[in-house]
Amino acid sequence: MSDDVIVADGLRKEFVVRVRAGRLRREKRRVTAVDGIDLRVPRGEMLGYIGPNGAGKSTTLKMLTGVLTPSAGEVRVCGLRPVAQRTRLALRVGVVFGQRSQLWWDLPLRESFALLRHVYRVPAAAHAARLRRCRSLLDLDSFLDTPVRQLSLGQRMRGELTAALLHGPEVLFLDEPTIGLDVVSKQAVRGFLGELGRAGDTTLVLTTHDLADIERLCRRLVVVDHGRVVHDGSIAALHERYGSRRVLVADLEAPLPEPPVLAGAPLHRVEADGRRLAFALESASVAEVVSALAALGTLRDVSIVEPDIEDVVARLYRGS
Ligand SMILES: Nc1ncnc2c1ncn2[C@@H]1O[C@H](COP(=O)(O)OP(=O)(O)OP(=O)(O)O)[C@@H](O)[C@H]1O
Repeated sequence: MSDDVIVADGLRKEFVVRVRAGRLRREKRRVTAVDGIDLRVPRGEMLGYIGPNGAGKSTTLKMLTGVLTPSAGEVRVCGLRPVAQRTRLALRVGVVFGQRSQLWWDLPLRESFALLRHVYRVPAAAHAARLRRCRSLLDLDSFLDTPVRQLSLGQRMRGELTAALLHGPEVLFLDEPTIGLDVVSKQAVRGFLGELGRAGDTTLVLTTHDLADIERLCRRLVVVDHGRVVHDGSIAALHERYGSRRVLVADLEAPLPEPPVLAGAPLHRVEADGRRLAFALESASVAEVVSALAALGTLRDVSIVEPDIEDVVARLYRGS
């Protein structure tokens, strides 16, 4: 039996919207939000699901969690049909959607957690152990007794993550978990998710516009645009596909009389009045470039810049 916890075949979602067509007339128009997505996610994988605004990410997550009925296609999560078996599915997945909260607005966080234990019928010992772990990893203690409505966005998000995990879900769906968070909360959330990933028993599907989240957490990246998958693979594979190169930046004591031509490392940028040269590392190695430069002038410093994921993803969005 396959151990894919998420299986989607030909998943589609169309919305019918009414748009103005003249002063009084309104016309029906079909919007295809998800246009035939195939996806298989093995147990324990951390998957980044990204795409530009309106690409269909949230709609996909809503179909995977049983909030929306697909217009066509097949979907199974933990072997269940999300819409038809939504209650059973809720016991096996955790969901954090930026705009919606699982917490009780007027209650202290601690009491929301206690209520959730009853909602999900979690044995007391298991609940206590999970809560203890979240309290320490997400640093909850200083605001555990604060009513949710008084929490900062970052504190609330840490509370939401805990709420989504207290029943021990196999799959966690996160829609923009770090959006709008300050640096400290962002680090806390990323650190926590990284820890979850290393433990290896929770499958994670993460949508985000912050590519640093993906770089830190996800080995696999699915990029969607106009409701279709335009890339499915590692970040390294994406760089490979778009020919991203590492760049060697060399600081020289004095500018060279003319721009050097190095085999396998085209000159990429010239800065600081010619004292700083950047070369794209195509087929040449770092050692080859350094020794070629050392023969031409006096080197003060050399650094290597890794390819930028923002850059390559922007190219991918433009291309698709
Ligand atoms: N309930 C709805 N009714 C009509 N159209 C909708 C509805 N929900 C989404 N859409 C449309 O479907 C498309 C995909 O929307 P979706 O929210 O899934 O995109 P997204 O990738 O999550 O975008 P973002 O990054 O902006 O959150 C958009 O064109 C959107 O306007």
